Amino acid sequence: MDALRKRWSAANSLVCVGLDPEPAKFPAHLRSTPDAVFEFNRAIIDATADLVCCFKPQIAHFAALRAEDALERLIAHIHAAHPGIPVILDAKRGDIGSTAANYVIEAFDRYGADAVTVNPYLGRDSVQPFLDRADKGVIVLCRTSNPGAGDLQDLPVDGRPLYQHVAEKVAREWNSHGNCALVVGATWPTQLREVRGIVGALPFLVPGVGAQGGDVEQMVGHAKTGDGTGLMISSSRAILYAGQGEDFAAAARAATLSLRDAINRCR
Ligand SMILES: O=c1ccn([C@@H]2O[C@H](COP(=O)(O)O)[C@@H](O)[C@H]2O)c(=O)[nH]1
Repeated sequence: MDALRKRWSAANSLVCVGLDPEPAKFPAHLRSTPDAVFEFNRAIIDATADLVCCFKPQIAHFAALRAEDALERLIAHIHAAHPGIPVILDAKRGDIGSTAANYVIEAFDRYGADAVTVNPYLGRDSVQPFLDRADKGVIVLCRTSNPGAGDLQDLPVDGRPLYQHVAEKVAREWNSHGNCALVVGATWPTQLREVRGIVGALPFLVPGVGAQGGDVEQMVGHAKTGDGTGLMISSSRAILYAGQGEDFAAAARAATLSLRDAINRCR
C-alpha cells in the first residue's frame, strides 16, 4: 500500500496496465519467436512503466500457454528494471486454509507478486493466510465488472446486497494490517459510489474500462477518494493490442498516456 501511494504521487497516475497475453493478437514479427510471451510483455512494460501506478498480470493467460516461467521472469524484470512499481497477481484465489497457504507461497514467493486478488466466497479462514502477510496486498472481489456480477453479489442479505457485506467485512474486520483493497468494476458506477461510502479510503482495483466499455468520467467521479486517489484503474486489451505492427509498444504507450490523462482530468 505504501508503494502504491508513492506511485500515485510520483507517476501522477491511477492507471494499472493489465498483462493478458493472447499470442494470436501479437504483432506478426513476434508471433514465431521462441520467447514471444516474455518479449511482448517486456516491451509493453518498458514502454509504459513511467505512466502506471501498478501492473496486473492475469495468471490464466500465462498458465493456458504453459508460460508460467515467462510470468516469473516478467515480474522479476519489473522489480529489477522498474523498482517501486507494485505487481498485482490477478489469480482470484479462494480455498480452504491448507490450500490457501500454498496459494500464498505461489503468489508471493514463487512469482514475487506484491499483491494478489482473492475470492471471499469461502469466508475469512480462506483469506486469512493472505491477510497474515502484512507486507503484501490482498485484493478482495467485491462487485466484479462482468455482466453476471449481480447474479450472486446482489443477493439480499439482511436487507442489503451481498457485495456491501463483503465491503464492510473487509474494511472493518479483515483489514487489521492495512493491507486490503477491493475489486469493484468500472462498469457499475452506482455500486462504486455505494462501496466508497461504506469503506472510506480503502483502495479499489477497478477493471472494466477500455474493452469492457466502462465510462472513465463517471467511474472516477463515483469511486475516487477525497484526495483524488484510491484507485488502480486497470486496462488490458485496449492497451496491449492498441497497435498490431512493429510499433505496438509505442501504440500501447500512447493508449496508456491517453487513459492516464482522461482519468486525471476527472480527479
Ligand atoms: O471484476 C473483474 C475482475 C478482474 N477482471 C480482470 O481484469 C482484466 C480486464 O481486461 P480488459 O481487457 O481490460 O477488459 C482481465 O484480466 C480480467 O480477468 C475483470 O475484468 N473484472
